[in-house]
Amino acid sequence: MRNRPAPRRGPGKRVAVLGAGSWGTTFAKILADGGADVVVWARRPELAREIQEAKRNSDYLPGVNLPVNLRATSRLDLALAGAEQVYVSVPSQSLRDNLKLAAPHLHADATIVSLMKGVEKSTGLRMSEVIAEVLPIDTAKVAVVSGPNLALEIAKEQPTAAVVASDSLETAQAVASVARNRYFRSFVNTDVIGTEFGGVLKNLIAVAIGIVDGVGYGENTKASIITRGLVEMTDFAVAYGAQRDTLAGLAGLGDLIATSQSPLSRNNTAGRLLGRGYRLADVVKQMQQTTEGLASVGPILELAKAKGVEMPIVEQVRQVLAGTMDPKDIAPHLTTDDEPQGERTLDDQAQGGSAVRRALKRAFDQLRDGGRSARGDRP
Ligand SMILES: NC(=O)C1=CN([C@@H]2O[C@H](COP(=O)(O)OP(=O)(O)OC[C@H]3O[C@@H](n4cnc5c(N)ncnc54)[C@H](O)[C@@H]3O)[C@@H](O)[C@H]2O)C=CC1
Ligand SMILES: O=C(CO)COP(=O)(O)O
Repeated sequence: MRNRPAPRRGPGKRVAVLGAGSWGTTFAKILADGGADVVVWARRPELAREIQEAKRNSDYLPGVNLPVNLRATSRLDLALAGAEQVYVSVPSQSLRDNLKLAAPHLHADATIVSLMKGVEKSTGLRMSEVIAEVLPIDTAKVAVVSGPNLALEIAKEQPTAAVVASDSLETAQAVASVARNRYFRSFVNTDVIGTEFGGVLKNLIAVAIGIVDGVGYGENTKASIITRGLVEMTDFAVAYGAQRDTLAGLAGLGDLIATSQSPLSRNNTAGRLLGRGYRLADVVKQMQQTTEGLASVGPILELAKAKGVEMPIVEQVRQVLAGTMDPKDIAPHLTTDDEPQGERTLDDQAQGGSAVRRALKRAFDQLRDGGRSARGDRP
């Protein structure tokens, strides 16, 4: 489908992006290219200066020219002054502290949008839950964005889609209409839990894929882990109240495919290094960017245990990270069940019809619709 120019919508909405790493800067570009009046907050003054003056972020997005209308500052108060929407893209483990710093400067009616894909290690909370815990905010004013969104590809303006979820459809639509331009399309839904957990869980499966890649296994092993991994992701997310369809959409399967296959993925890269025999401490030293999956494994397995959800692939990732499993042994559960088991697929799990069939029908409907409306990632 050909891209359309962004619709004209008058003077741009004033928005802020907190965090000027690869995703924060890329998202700021998405918003600015869509016509919003964007100020990005960088913790380091030299990075803020580079974005503001040279329109570059050479550490995180080498070779990318940023829009001339994108502004940057290292002053949180200036970034947040008058911002109606605040997009947050800091490492998940730093969200709570950063929110406390931001709170006094937030506009009373501001919508807070999480772009992050981790859980808080000490509490197991999703990012939208941390936001609701720290700020005096109605959850109807909180949204999350997720999907197959490798930052550098989008910064190079390769056509991409994402999902914006909020308890309030109106809020999701308001965010989606700003986070949209000629190369980036946002769909909406109201399944915050599924959308958020999709992003967190695919990181763990991407680490597993990286490990088997590093060991030297081929496509069959990787496809087996992607497919079984999606079942684990779905079982987990549904146990916590997600809609099954969400995991078959952009925020689940879509992101899993992108992250599992791309050398741009930090989670996949970390896994590959582990598979080649590096120890976790060395991998962490080598990873210069945020690798959320490494911190999420523990809390996700705790949460899985609390609901009685089995996650054999994620459990094996934990063991490889802990150094108690040889990476080349990571896939035995694919072959060593004593009793043959039926393969439960997403189709089998879906109630009242096929999730995949419904997802395909939606995709065709949207193609027919020509992208006129920002409709849901699921009905
Ligand atoms: N890079 C990507 O392709 C995508 C990343 N995400 C998510 O976005 C979130 C941010 O990731 P990236 O931008 O990729 O990470 P990054 O490592 O590229 O950048 C993180 C930024 O946060 C800053 N930072 C580090 N500690 C901080 C603290 N305590 N307080 C404030 N800032 C701090 C760093 O200096 C850096 O500018 C993660 O949750 C990630 O899962 C989501 C979609 C795509
Ligand atoms: O979330 C991402 C793509 O959707 C980025 O993945 P990584 O954090 O593994 O780089």
